[in-house]
Amino acid sequence: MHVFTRSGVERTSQKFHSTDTSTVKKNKQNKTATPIPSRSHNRRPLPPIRPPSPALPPPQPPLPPILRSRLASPPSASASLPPLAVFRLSPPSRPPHFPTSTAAAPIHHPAASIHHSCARSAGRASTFPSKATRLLHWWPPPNPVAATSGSRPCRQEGFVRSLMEVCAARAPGKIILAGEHAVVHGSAAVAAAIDLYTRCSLCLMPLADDKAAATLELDLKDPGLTFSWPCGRLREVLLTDEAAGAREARPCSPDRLASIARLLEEHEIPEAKIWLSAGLSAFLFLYTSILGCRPGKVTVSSDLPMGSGLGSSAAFCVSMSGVLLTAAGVVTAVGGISGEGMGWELVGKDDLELVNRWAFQGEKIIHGKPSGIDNAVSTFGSMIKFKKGELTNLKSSNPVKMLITDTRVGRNTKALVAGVSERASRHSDAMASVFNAVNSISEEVSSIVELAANDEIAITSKEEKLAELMEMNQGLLQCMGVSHSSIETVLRTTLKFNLVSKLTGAGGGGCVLTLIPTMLSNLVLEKVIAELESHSFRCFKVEVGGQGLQVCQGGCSYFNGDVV
Ligand SMILES: Nc1ncnc2c1ncn2[C@@H]1O[C@H](COP(=O)(O)OP(=O)(O)O)[C@@H](O)[C@H]1O
Ligand SMILES: C[C@@](O)(CCOP(=O)(O)O)CC(=O)O
Repeated sequence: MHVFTRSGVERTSQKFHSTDTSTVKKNKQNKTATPIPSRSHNRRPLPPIRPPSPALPPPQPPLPPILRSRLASPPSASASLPPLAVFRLSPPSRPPHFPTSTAAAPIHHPAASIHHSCARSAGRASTFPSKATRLLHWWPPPNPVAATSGSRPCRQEGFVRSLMEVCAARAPGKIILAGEHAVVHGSAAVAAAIDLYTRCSLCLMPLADDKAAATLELDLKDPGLTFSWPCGRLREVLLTDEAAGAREARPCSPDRLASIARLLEEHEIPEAKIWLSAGLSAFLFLYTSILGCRPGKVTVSSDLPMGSGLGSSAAFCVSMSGVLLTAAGVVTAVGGISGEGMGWELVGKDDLELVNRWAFQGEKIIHGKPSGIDNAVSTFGSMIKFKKGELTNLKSSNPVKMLITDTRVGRNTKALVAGVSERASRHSDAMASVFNAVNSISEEVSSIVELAANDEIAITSKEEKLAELMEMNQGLLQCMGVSHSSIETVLRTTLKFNLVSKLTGAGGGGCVLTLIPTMLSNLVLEKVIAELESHSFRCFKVEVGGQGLQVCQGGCSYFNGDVV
């Protein structure tokens, strides 16, 4: 067992500003729920589940291509062996996947611009020159320090080569086995990284002679939107030019958040995509805090469904912090990942701690009051126990198979977390007991996953204990008011096959985990998946417990589209 030190987790909550409209919108789903059948015959049915209180369900974006390939039953596939989530504590062997670029139609605004694109359609002509053209165009580098720094980015803090510079980072999503929500209130939780990633690439532009023409551009491949801000406008509104030092992660002050909100208001984000504004605020905060208002282009693409409980916001903040800190020269790669051969490199522990602290500041903008577990597991990878900011690395001795079902019901983590806190303030004693019970469950789960089971009987007994704990945790999540009729449908469906499920992440829709016993036949599993999919849910596989943040410093020639 390996223990990391406290990872940049502050427990102060932060007031969110007006650009996140999640609080002004009502959950129109009005889903009603029915009690789930009991596993044991003489157990009383559970009480009906209320739909989660103030969650804003963002429209579900199209399924990322990598997930399409992980679907248990791809649309055209015949009944083949259904893939599962498998806890495997080795780095995933699958090469990174990069979605294709998109076509864009700009909408102009005097100060800022936004381009809408049809995500995942083919073939946008890149606005960036090829590597060869860039070298011709910008060589020799105008800065003498850059000229002597070789082909690698300069490693001096606070200094970024003025040559057009490219680097990239990727960070994984996560599942939570036990303890979501309660972890925000100080209980332990157990989570593991999954091999679905968010990738950020950064192309730093030369500091143009014509400062008026310099822009900061953000290309979000998943929603299919490109945003751009003139650097002059950023300086004017944020009253800053230089980054104030990337080595210390600072919180976003209410004044700065209000300034960022003004910058976003100039964009007229489409109503249907307004849920993006929290991520945009986090981006502007992280970029301008770490690199100042210098011109650049950031491209983000992700395998993760957004707002489904798989930690897309944390993966966004971790990969963003990773790429910005790498460009700032304060985070350095320490070596390649065996077997991958794609240029992704690992990052040392101290650098990871710094990335984690910055990412946590970004998460606070998106979530309001995150526990820090999502950014921690996305940064450090593996399977972890997390309690009050302290992270313990868990070594899973046997593979544990989980089926992930995405209910495709969109929801908003910030609203759900706030709803649980409100319930906790209304019923403080009762909720303290709930959180305490979840803490015991997480502690027990973390011990059980580390137990070595050497024969079928021991494996079955271990899995039964895990299943029982998951079932108890789900019951307590229902007490917190974060289940949903779609989640209850998954529970009912899997229970028919004597399988146990629990929601993962914030709940209110999103994803559900189902424990698949080692001895379960593939035939039964196929039936479970078929029945889940008959409700229009998506079932897919992931590998669990892999690497956290990885970076690529310069020469990211494989990075699709804009950065070659
Ligand atoms: N790839 C991405 N591109 C743009 N924004 C993203 C991306 N991934 C996450 N986000 C931001 O994070 C939000 C989702 O966070 P959240 O509601 O916590 O769900 P999740 O469970 O997926 O973390 C989105 O609304 C968006 O603001
Ligand atoms: C509900 C919570 O425990 C996990 C949220 O996960 P997600 O954003 O739904 O992936 C919140 C937190 O720990 O910050």
